Amino acid sequence: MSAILRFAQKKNINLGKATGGVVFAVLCAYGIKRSYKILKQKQKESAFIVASHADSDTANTGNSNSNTNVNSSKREKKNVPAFDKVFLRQLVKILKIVVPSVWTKDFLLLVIHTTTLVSRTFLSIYVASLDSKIVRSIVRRDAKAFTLMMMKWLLVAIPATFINSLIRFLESKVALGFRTRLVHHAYELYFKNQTYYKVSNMDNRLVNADQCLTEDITMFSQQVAHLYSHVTKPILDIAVVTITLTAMTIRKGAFSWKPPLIATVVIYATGRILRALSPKFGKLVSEEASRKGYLRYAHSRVIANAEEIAFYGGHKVEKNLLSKCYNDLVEQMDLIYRKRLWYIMLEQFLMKYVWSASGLTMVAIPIITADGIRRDGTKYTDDPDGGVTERTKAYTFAKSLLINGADAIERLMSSLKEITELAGYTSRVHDMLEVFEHVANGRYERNSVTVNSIKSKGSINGSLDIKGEIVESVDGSIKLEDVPIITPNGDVVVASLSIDMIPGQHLLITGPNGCGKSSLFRILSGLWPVYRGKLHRPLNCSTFYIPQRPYMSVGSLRHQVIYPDTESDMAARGLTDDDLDAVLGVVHLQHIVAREGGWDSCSDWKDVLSGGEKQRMGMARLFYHKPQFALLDECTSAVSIDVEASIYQTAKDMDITLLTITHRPSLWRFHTRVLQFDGEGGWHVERLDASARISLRDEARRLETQLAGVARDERRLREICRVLGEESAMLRNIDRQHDEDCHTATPDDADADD
Ligand SMILES: Nc1ncnc2c1ncn2[C@@H]1O[C@H](COP(=O)(O)OP(=O)(O)OP(=O)(O)O)[C@@H](O)[C@H]1O
Repeated sequence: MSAILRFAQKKNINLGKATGGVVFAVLCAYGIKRSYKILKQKQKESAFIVASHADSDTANTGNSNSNTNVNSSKREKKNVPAFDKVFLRQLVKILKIVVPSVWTKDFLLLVIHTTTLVSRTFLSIYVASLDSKIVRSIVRRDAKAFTLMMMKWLLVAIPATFINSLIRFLESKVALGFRTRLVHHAYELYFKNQTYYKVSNMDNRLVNADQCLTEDITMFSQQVAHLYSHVTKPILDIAVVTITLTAMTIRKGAFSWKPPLIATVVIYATGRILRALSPKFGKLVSEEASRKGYLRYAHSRVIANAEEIAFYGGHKVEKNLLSKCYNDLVEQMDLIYRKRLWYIMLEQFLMKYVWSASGLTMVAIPIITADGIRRDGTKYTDDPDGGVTERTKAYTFAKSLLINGADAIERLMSSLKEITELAGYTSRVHDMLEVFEHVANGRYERNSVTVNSIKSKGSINGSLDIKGEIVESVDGSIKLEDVPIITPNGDVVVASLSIDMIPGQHLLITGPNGCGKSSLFRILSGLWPVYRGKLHRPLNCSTFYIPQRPYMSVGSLRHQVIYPDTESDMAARGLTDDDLDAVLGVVHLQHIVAREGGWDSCSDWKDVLSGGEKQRMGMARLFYHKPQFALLDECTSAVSIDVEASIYQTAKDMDITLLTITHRPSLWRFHTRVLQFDGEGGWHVERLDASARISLRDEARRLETQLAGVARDERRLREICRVLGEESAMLRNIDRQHDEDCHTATPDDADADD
């Protein structure tokens, strides 16, 4: 501060009654307050833009409407992010993650960044004083002084331009550093306890985590780093410039009310006019974001379903849809551009020209009315040029500072708007981290609990708290004791299931679609919680799940077989590529090594391999990992029956206990027990005698064929009777029987039929 005052004192300028400093201080303080008020009113709109922009992208993930509705209604209830205590608390929490201590690289970067910002401010003051001296030398027609000043000017340009560039460089580095820390922290939580699955399946607070993990974190980091320099620098500029001018004014004991009055009136009037005439940009931009999101969704649908659309020849319908989405977006953007045309004109007129005119008036008044007395008592007006040189120099210096200050105010005003946007991103990033933490610790929130369904199956009363237990089993078996199968929505699929899965006893699981077969696997794998009852399982029980549509990872052919192991895991197991060859041999897939160019070849395996090949690759993983229990979810439905049989036999020979969901009778013989769901919440387990079951099934098929033949014969008989005009006693009996059946049907049955 004293350095600044000393710097100011060096300026031997008499502005007479100049009150530039005071004017400037008032201008800054009032301007900021006024603009803050205007912006505060726009906060809701700005934050809404951020929120709705994020929401608009939701469509890309293809999440269900119900999820989106739940979330948007939740947002309505929640406070709209704004520059308030909640925002500051959330910001501090996140800043502790991005700058965990002063002994980090990021903190050092911040220190260097701040030092650079301070240097830039002092350089601006120096450049302003140099500017005024250049003008003075021109007015005095002093060529020597002018040349010297120009040399100084060019010399100062080197550090000034470097510092400007350095500020941008450091801002980007700080943003990147923040983003990296935040991303690592978020990934840590996201991959803890299968949060990546549970956050979208068990919980619906986050509409789409990918948007938060990518876009929101990036925007938050950039905004924080940007605001740090864009708020720090103008504040420093305003402080230094104000102190410089005020020091001069106070030293001269001069003060006038006129300039602050002009400033007050001008800024107040600007605020009122802009507020009255501003279009509702928040709403307009939010609609634009939503249309943008829908266009992206329409594109991603075409990419995801390209093959199906191509087979159907649906390009005309899809093209029309895309064109419609695009045209809707263009229409909205066009509307915004048109509204902006007039608003920006008005804004520029007021803030550039009216404010400049007022600033120039404020600078000019004291100079024009100055009595021109120097510190040593001499008067400028006694100079040979009548004091013109000194007045020009004073004017130039004050004007330069005023321009710097005005720039700073403008930047601060735009920063205040950006702070409201930052509040939106801060809230989203904070919510994301909080939800990740909750979900990783088994705390889920989901709004759409279907109470009817719970009642209809009648065994769960009250809320869906997780009250079940997972206990260690000592005999290596997996056992369910009164465990219900409840979906994340709260639908009770099976009210209570009790079953033992003993090593060596291969269990076949059957039942109609949606009866809870795969859900049982979800509970066994820990994806869905045990809401009630007990799940016994060995501590280090190894289970391996193979789905119907196997997941192909990014990487080489080797990675496909060993997934989710890495190559170092494979080495640690003592396995080589020859062992992998043997594994592929079991699933009759060795040929693809040569076909695809060796174990190291990389491809988009999802597209390169056929449906059956992908399923066989899925089974190859089973023989690589050799788990205790294999959870097989219709994972060989596209594999030929002979290859499938040899795969199952090999798995049994390797002492892998099979828990198989299948509709294929050819697999019955590989299992010893069957768990049969009836689709109404009921189930039973029994010993599986494959040959007896196959003969029962054959009999059922035979009877079906016979009964179909009877119906056909009856139809034919009716036709013949009609042609002959005769009646048949047999048909009369059938019709009578049918009438009696209809009569004896209870009203309840009729309702049920309806
Ligand atoms: N993530 C989820 N959120 C809400 N409900 C779900 C979820 N996953 C499954 N369900 C519901 O749980 C019920 C049982 O589904 P499950 O996948 O276990 O059926 P399934 O018996 O394996 O059927 P299919 O033979 O068709 O594969 C279904 O009604 C389904 O809609």
